[in-house]
Amino acid sequence: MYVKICGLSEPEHVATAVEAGADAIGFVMTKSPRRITPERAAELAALVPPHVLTVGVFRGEDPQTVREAALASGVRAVQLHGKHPHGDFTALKDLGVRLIRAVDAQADLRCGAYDEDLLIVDAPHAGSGQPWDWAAVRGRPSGQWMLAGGLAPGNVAEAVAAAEPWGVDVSSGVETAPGKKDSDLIRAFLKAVRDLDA
Ligand SMILES: O=C(O)c1ccccc1NCC(=O)[C@H](O)[C@H](O)COP(=O)(O)O
Repeated sequence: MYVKICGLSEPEHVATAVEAGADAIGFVMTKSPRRITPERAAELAALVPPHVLTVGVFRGEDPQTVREAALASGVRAVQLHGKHPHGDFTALKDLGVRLIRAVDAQADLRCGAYDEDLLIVDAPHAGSGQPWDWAAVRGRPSGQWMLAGGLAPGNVAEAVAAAEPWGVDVSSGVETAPGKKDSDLIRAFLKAVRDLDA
């Protein structure tokens, strides 16, 4: 199962996520307790080997702002939350940056509906750490989509059984306080998912 660890801001946690087998790592570059600058994201992205996808997370910024931050940080994908004009990110995709769209369960959940490379179905308030009715989306997106919102080492098995996603995305569930990642929790989350894979 594909695993993304989101909201990293310290080299120690980037190294832990990579060593523990994360497939993707997210850097939040929008209003958030996890916000980092594109320059900081570039420093952290430089620690990530090529087989791990680096993702810049944005909410509501205009395409030009997202493009500048993506290019300055060197992330290989952008994850867009909120209202971004549909179709205006073609220029970024043309530069080889992959497009991830994050929506809630009320949205159109058909994979490809947003011209995205990857769909994330998240809680209504992204990054809040609040579990939601994961089972409500079971069977709705088809293809490669990720489940997010309130996942943690202790409930990811339940969430996967409920929603049957292709991948999972976590941030708050591997923190001890908003924005404070914990290496033991990152390892525990990845172990819980890899145990499901086995
Ligand atoms: O992390 C944030 O504060 C944030 C702010 C604005 C847009 C997105 C944000 N985070 C996205 C993510 O970290 C993940 O995609 C996901 O929402 C994590 O959810 P959770 O594990 O419940 O924190």
